[in-house]
Amino acid sequence: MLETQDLTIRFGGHAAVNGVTCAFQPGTLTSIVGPNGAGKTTYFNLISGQLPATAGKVRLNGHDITGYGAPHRARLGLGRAFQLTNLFPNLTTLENVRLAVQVKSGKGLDLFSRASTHRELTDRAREHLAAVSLTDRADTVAATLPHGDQRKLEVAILLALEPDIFMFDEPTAGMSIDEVPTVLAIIAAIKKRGDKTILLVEHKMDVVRSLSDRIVVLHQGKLVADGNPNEIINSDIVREAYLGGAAHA
Ligand SMILES: Nc1ncnc2c1ncn2[C@@H]1O[C@H](COP(=O)(O)OP(=O)(O)OP(=O)(O)O)[C@@H](O)[C@H]1O
Repeated sequence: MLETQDLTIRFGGHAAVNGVTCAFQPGTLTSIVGPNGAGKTTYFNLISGQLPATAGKVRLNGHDITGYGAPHRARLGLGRAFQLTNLFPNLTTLENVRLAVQVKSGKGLDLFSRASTHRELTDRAREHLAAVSLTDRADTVAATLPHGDQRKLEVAILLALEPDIFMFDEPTAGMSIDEVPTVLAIIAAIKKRGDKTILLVEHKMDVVRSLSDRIVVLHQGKLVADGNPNEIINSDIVREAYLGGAAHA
């Protein structure tokens, strides 16, 4: 189980995340919503280790991981989809996913590894590409992919890493309307497995409504509501004060 306790970060005098205590159970999808600047991405950064907490704790399966850097947390099973600019933009789509498969398999980059092992890794990478409908783009250099395809590649890489906790920060942002269902279907499929913890930051309330078991609302860095989707989306205080018109989408 992933937990944050009184998690806080201050930039100068401003608390972007302010005393957030929350636990996320395996087998559940929790959406984190709130207006622009509420602290959602910063909360993600504190959980994944991109930012150091000013105060409070992050715990994973009872262990305090607050002092751990992002790579250490990733090795413990925290998985976050990263923008491709942080990965290997000059490699092809397939090569990027194959590297992730290789990292997960622990086989490293051994030049003398057997050809059959190499083939296995490539086959697995191709399966992940097929899952996100990117088979046709396997040989395209990642940096030259259209934006929507880059987002799908990020998801394929995350799938290849097989984390226990999946963190998606606006996974459909910038996608054309016909691309969105592919990514939503993948998230739904991960959820269906029943053993993964999924955290989703998403502005599209129809997406949030359809996928979430639970919604947490942040406002000015604080957790202001936490409950099942119907309760939260229909609550007046959340609709009017925190989600505005977006709640009607
Ligand atoms: N590195 C930083 N330095 C200073 N202030 C920061 C930094 N990162 C975030 N902030 C501030 O923290 C607050 C929360 O930002 P954050 O990006 O987490 O909000 P958000 O809820 O993800 O917003 P959006 O929905 O627009 O993505 C904002 O006021 C932002 O300006």
